[in-house]
Amino acid sequence: MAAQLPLDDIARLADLHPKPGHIRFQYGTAGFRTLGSVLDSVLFRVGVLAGLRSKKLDGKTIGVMVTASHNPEPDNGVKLVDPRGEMLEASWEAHATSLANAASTEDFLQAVDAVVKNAKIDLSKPAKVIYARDTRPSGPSLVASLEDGLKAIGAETRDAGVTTTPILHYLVRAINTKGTSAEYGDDSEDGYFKKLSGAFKQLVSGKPALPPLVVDCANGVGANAVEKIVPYLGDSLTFIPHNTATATPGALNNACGADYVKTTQKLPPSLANELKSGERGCSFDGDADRLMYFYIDARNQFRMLDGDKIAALVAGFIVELVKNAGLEEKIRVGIVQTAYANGSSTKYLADRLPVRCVPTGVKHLHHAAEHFNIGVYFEANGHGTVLFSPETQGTLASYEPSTPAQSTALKHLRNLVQLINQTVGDALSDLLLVETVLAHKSYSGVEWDSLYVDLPNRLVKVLVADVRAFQTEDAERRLVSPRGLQGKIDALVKRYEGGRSFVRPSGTEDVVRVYAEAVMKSQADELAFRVAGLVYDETGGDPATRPKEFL
Ligand SMILES: CC(=O)N[C@H]1[C@@H](OP(=O)(O)O)O[C@H](CO)[C@@H](O)[C@@H]1O
Ligand SMILES: [Mg+2]
Repeated sequence: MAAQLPLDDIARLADLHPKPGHIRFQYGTAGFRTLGSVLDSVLFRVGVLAGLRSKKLDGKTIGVMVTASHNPEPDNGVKLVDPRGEMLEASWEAHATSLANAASTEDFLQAVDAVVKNAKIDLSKPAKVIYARDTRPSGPSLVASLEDGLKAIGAETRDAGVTTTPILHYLVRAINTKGTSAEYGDDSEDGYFKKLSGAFKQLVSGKPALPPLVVDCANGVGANAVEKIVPYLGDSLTFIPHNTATATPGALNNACGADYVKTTQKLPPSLANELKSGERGCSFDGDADRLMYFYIDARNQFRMLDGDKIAALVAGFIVELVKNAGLEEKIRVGIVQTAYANGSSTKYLADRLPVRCVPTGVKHLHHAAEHFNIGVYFEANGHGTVLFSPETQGTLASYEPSTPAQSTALKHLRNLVQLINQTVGDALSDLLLVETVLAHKSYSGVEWDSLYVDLPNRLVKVLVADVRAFQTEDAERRLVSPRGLQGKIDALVKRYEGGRSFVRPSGTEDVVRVYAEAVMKSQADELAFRVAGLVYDETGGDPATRPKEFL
């Protein structure tokens, strides 16, 4: 007889985690994310779902990360990690949403049954799940709810404790590749730190040490990872960690971290006296999967080096190594960006390499990058990584160089494969990657920054009655609905030198986002506020509450 769902166990435990009445949950770009205080039922149900996902995949280990990344401290969230360490397959997002929204325990049991039937899950298969959380105060109780869900579905579990999102992704891949030819590394934090630091030390060996690096840890879990990797790095790199107060109430992501830097285009106030002219620093976000760099220029001005600048730096270095190794005929390097990439970065990169633009959200970038032999992807906000296709990894492993120069370049490429966390964007791994390139090129922030000059830009949020009325095409660069609006935006954009603007519904907030750039800052701001005003007025915004800055 086919195995059955343990309905009694599920029902008994589900009763302990009732869904709050009026809330509708949505598994979006970043999983479930909202106030931590309303997520109890969601965590329980995600536990059950993670068990089902593992059964569906023959007992491969699934990851569950409890985090709300760069959001304010009272928020929390949860997302699933598939066996190769990548985001949950898109078709299962609907299953997650349906389980989360079942009103009663009975409805929930029915929803579970529907997933089992729909996804043709063999319940006799084992379920294995590894989970972790960031440092948020709501984490422990939400993990307890998750554990109840995992118990209800009878999953075998492993608690990875408090760690970064990218370390959890690493662990998932390491567990699922253990003992195979594709073994990703030892399935422990120690294995992760050894893998990254070992590759880094080889990459920078013989290069003059760079000045110490200021790291803003956003008062989040990245502080732990930075502290732990220090002994592994030895004297190959020195950190000056800041914003490491993971236990101070209200400190997480507060006036610090990668999102603060990107959205305000400012230095976190806590670093005001830490960086002198010419010095560089960087910021992680709250779960350490985003990275922003910056430096203070000769006129004492703050200069930001965002995800686009990281992509340009890293791609240039990799292309050079591929060429020096004599592999340019075999290995094609490509770039993936979103519409938010600065126009100057797109131009700079497209003059040198194939560039693809995809909709916002890491899963889109990741999948597109898989189509290149080496795919470099970064969102402007600093989330990204580099993917080496399995064939390319094979080529690098078996290639026989014919000169000492080729041999050196090949060795560097092999070490990059180890250094880079290919499962997902990883602030720590990306930091070591950037530092590697800076060391090889003897660049400070100034030379790196001068690869191209960013176009001034502005991002504005617009509150509209119905976000769903906004639909886009061409990788979100053009609106198809509301009808007629795109034509009006086009007419506005034409009036600005170097003007570009697009409007899209956010996937993580109930707002519409307007992006604009132009050759002058004042013009970029003006264009953004004109387009925002247009969006507001054309979609029936109340004149009484129209934001003053909209033009
Ligand atoms: C303009 C912007 O930064 N958008 C962010 C934000 O998405 P929205 O769909 O724009 O809300 O959150 C996503 C998840 O973290 C991230 O992938 C994306 O880049
Ligand atoms: Mg994050």
